[in-house]
Amino acid sequence: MLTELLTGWITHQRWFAGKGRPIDDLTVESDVELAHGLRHLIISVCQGGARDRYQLLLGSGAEESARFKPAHIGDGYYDAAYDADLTGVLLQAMAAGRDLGPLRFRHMEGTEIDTSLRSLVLGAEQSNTSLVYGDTYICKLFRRLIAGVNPELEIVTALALRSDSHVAQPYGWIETDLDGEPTTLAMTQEFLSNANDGWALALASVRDLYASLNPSAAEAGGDFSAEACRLGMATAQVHHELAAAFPTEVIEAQEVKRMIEDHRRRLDLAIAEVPELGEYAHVAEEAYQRVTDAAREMPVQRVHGDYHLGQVMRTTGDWVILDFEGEPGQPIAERRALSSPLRDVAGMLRSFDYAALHLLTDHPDARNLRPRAVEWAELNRSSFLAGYSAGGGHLRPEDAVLLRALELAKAAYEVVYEARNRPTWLSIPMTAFQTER
Ligand SMILES: Nc1ncnc2c1ncn2[C@@H]1O[C@H](COP(=O)(O)OP(=O)(O)O)[C@@H](O)[C@H]1O
Ligand SMILES: O=P(O)(O)O[C@H]1O[C@H](CO)[C@@H](O[C@H]2O[C@H](CO)[C@@H](O)[C@H](O)[C@H]2O)[C@H](O)[C@H]1O
Repeated sequence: MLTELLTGWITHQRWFAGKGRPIDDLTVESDVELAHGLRHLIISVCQGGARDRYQLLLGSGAEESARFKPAHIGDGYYDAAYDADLTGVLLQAMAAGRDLGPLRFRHMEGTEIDTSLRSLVLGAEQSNTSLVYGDTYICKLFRRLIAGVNPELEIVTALALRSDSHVAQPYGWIETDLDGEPTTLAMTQEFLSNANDGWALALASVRDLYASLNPSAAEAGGDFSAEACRLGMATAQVHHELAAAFPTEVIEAQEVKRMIEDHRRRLDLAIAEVPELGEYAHVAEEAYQRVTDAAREMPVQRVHGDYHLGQVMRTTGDWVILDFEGEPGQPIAERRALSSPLRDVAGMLRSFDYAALHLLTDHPDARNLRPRAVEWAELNRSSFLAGYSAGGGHLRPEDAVLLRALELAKAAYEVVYEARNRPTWLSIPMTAFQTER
């Protein structure tokens, strides 16, 4: 039976958020035929009283299923995101503005979509699945569905309308109604075919640095600081545009204290899930307390919400920022809530630590390389901050306390993320609690 096959299959998918917990029930909530041999499913998964929804393009046919082995679900069914003979239907339906059952396919006013292009699934490790059409479009299928308009669509559309050069041009989207709310299922954007992602560039720089430590190396490599500075400037400019496109507020000190209480609650939840974090709870607690003690008014606005080096791409012109959907899995209202832009700054600072440390997790010479890795992180963190200020970002000396607290809050989130998805990386965010700053 299809639901049984899906129950076995889904637990192995990178984007499945309920790993490690048994599935009590899986039902198909919506089943729409998009083309011959291609169905769009919304499945509902119950685990311990909580229900999550996911979407799937379901292909069928014994021959095709055999052809798409990695996407094999069983019994002639397969994940048709991998079948370029079928995925053209998505572009065609968006271009035509079609309604197929409860699914609405739409394109941005004034844009033309080339429907002749064939797709490939992007190989990156992701929370979602992205189809790249030719070298022109990328269509991101949001896997775990949360009722509401995805902030990614909302923000990219608003910034593109303001001609912000730091976002990729949006082309179209797919939506349906979930719990009575229009809900984004997918979004198609310009594919930046000549760009490199920030994570890859940063890692290349760290690798160069390690190579240059070898006495036979010809030159000292590893300088990423000019790029980190430019990224800081681009970040400040995007924050400026977000503040112009969406409402902003200044919250009272009392509200700042409530925000810190919320971080305390999240820290407790993180410790419940990853008990070894408990040993360092006092480090976060002290940082949180310092914010509470010095609480003052704080400007808030729409932000990126899950900002890191994997979310930025360097084109020949400048940095472009991707994936404004916030932390995957949080309710939409929370992801749309106004926050301090320093949350994004803190996210990127964490990412420099990640880039510096990740190659050391299984490096035979880790002990000797660690001090240089730390230097690399410090240099790029300060260059990013300098660029952020130079680009007009608001960063005052007294913000250091808030920034430190937000970094540790992000690190607590990462501890849970790594424990669930990449346990061998767990030591990276744990290091944040062991580093004096
Ligand atoms: N518009 C784009 N052009 C080129 N590559 C992209 C684009 N959008 C995403 N990517 C690539 O896909 C990766 C993951 O994209 P992202 O939007 O962050 O998805 P997820 O939410 O699943 O992490 C990025 O790191 C980048 O390499
Ligand atoms: O899938 P998303 O990109 O929306 O974000 C999730 O996955 C990220 C990892 O892919 C995770 O980011 C963490 O690892 C990155 C390196 O892979 C590092 O650059 C980030 O600083 C670190 O937070 C992100 O937290 C998670 O939400």
